[in-house]
Amino acid sequence: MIDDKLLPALKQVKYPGFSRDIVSFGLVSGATVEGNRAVVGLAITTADESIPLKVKQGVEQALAQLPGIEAAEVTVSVTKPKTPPPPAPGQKREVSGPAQQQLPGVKKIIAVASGKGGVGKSTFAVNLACAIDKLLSEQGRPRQVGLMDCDIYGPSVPLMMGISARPEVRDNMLTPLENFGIRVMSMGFLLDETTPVVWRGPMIMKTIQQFAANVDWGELDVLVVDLPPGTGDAQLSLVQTLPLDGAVIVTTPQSVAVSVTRRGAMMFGKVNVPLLGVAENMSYLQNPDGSKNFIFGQGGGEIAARDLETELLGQVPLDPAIGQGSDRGIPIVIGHPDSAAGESFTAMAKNLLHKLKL
Ligand SMILES: Nc1ncnc2c1ncn2[C@@H]1O[C@H](COP(=O)(O)OP(=O)(O)OP(=O)(O)O)[C@@H](O)[C@H]1O
Repeated sequence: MIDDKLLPALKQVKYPGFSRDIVSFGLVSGATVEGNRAVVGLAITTADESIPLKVKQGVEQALAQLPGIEAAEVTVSVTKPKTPPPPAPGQKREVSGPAQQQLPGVKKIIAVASGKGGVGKSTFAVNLACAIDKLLSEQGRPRQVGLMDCDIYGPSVPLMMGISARPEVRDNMLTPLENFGIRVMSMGFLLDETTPVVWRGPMIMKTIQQFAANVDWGELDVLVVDLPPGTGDAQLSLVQTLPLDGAVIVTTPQSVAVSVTRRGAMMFGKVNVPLLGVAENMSYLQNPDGSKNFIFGQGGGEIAARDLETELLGQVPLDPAIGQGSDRGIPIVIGHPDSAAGESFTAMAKNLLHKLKL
């Protein structure tokens, strides 16, 4: 229980390195007033020993400002994350926020993000998963690719993958549904069309975290995660709780997209998740004579990649077949693999597999 008198002060205390406060992160286990004394309990799961002290000092300072409170007793219980994920060779992976989910059996996890909605993030995630699956099966490997749609605002993956069933629950775990050899789980399988999605940030975070932790993926080489669009606190918390191996940011050619792309990259920088590259979508229209018509301008992806000191992974043309395929539930990599868009997705998938040493 948190006493109303203490709540505003506690909400001013930010988790070190984050713009989120400790109350919305769920770290305050209790806060009461006894006479002129505040008694606060904090429960923090972290491997970083400096965090509990910083949070405690932040709480003491905030409470000292409160009229009528002359003393504060702040106790912190610290739990270490159960099994910290192994850092990839050469990478630093110190995560100093709430505990990460563990996804046993999953070798590599790639997040697909975008600074804003509607740039084709889900289209990219779906086609990336299909292209990776195709490349791995060409190598004679078993089909072990998963796709997790965390886009709670507009989960479009079920439609794009042609899946409309409800997942089974076995031993309290959701069983992914499968099409084109890809194991898929989406918030869209669980929400029905009438569910209002006007949830608040912390609620979204909790829901997605629970969702992410309760899927029985089995053995996977790669899990592609379609994040909710944007770079706000909900996205940041989610990025922090998944043991990600890398992230791709999808953008469009307009130069205005560069600043939002930068915000996306900063989000991954904060949690030490390596940026694998920028994918530019809707880059151009191919004319019948093979020439390119850059109707949305040119260079956004390249500028963003340079700015972020990462690679422009590829440029996907505007292709009506992408929209039609999405509506019919057949990704372009499956329906028209030889189209310029299909080939672009496949080339990016190959590059990413190489970067992840798979
Ligand atoms: N290269 C393309 N050519 C033509 N249509 C495209 C292309 N990329 C995406 N689209 C279409 O644009 C729309 C938005 O794409 P998508 O849902 O993948 O974007 P998003 O960034 O995931 O959006 P949201 O933020 O709403 O989830 C879809 O109808 C999709 O079919």
